[in-house]
Amino acid sequence: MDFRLEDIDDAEVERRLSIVEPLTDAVRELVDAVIRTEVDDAELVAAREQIEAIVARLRAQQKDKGYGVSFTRDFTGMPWGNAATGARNAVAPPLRIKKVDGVTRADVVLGAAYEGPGGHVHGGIAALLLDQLVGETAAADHMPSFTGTLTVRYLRPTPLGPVTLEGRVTGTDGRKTFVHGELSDADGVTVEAEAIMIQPKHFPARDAIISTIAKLENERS
Ligand SMILES: CCCCC/C=C\C/C=C\C/C=C\C/C=C\CCCC(=O)SCCNC(=O)CCNC(=O)[C@H](O)C(C)(C)COP(=O)(O)OP(=O)(O)OC[C@H]1O[C@@H](n2cnc3c(N)ncnc32)[C@H](O)[C@@H]1OP(=O)(O)O
Repeated sequence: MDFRLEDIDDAEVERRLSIVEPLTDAVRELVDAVIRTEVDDAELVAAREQIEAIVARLRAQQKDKGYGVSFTRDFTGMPWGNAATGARNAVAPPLRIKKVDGVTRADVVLGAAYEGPGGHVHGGIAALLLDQLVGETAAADHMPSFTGTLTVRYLRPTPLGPVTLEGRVTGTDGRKTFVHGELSDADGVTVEAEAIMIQPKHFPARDAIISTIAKLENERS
């Protein structure tokens, strides 16, 4: 896993987001429209041709692999390909997690693209969102924790629509952080998760992160 710093400020991050987020939103709309459209077959074929033309346009310049995660000089992360939160990833609902007093929280609307049992959220999507939530709950001091074990208990089906996620740290033991996460609809908790998050023993980027933070703090003092 690489650790990359881009020498840009938060204003430049906002500028880039102002371009890509509406594009990603439009693709999300496209996904939802394809699922729910009732136009005739000729219209579906015509739409496909237009979409293929757009794909060819975007393929004119591409990264080799995934988007990766880079950081600004202020340590703002840019995980824009992330499957749960990525600003460039139309697969992501997207989840926008806020941390207040150690508790992480997110509100998100899960539409037709996240369906499992008819009219309800796919269990894998619930697990994806909870995995991201527990990851961000455990994250501290710019050091990543990986999900070692995620235990998910589905209490009742979650209807498609608005949901809330909430996570909190319940304990630590050396490199391990224990996290409890919940996904709720308006009537209460539908899915709960217990996670064992682990700061990996072998993390080649660790020294690079520590020395970069020290250097930045030095420059500012
Ligand atoms: C790249 C640059 C990044 C810079 C990041 C900077 C800032 C980041 C800030 C914020 C990040 C925000 C959000 C996070 C984003 C996304 C969240 C998504 C979360 C995920 O989606 S992440 C992907 C899925 N995840 C994996 O892909 C893990 C694959 N796996 C491994 O990478 C290793 O397997 C690892 C690291 C898990 C352990 O490796 P290790 O070598 O460090 O472990 P070791 O053997 O030393 O064990 C130490 C103690 O943990 C116990 N232990 C070991 N394994 C365990 C397990 N699986 N479950 C429960 N306990 C376990 C042992 O029993 C021992 O316990 P004890 O000490 O009590 O004996």
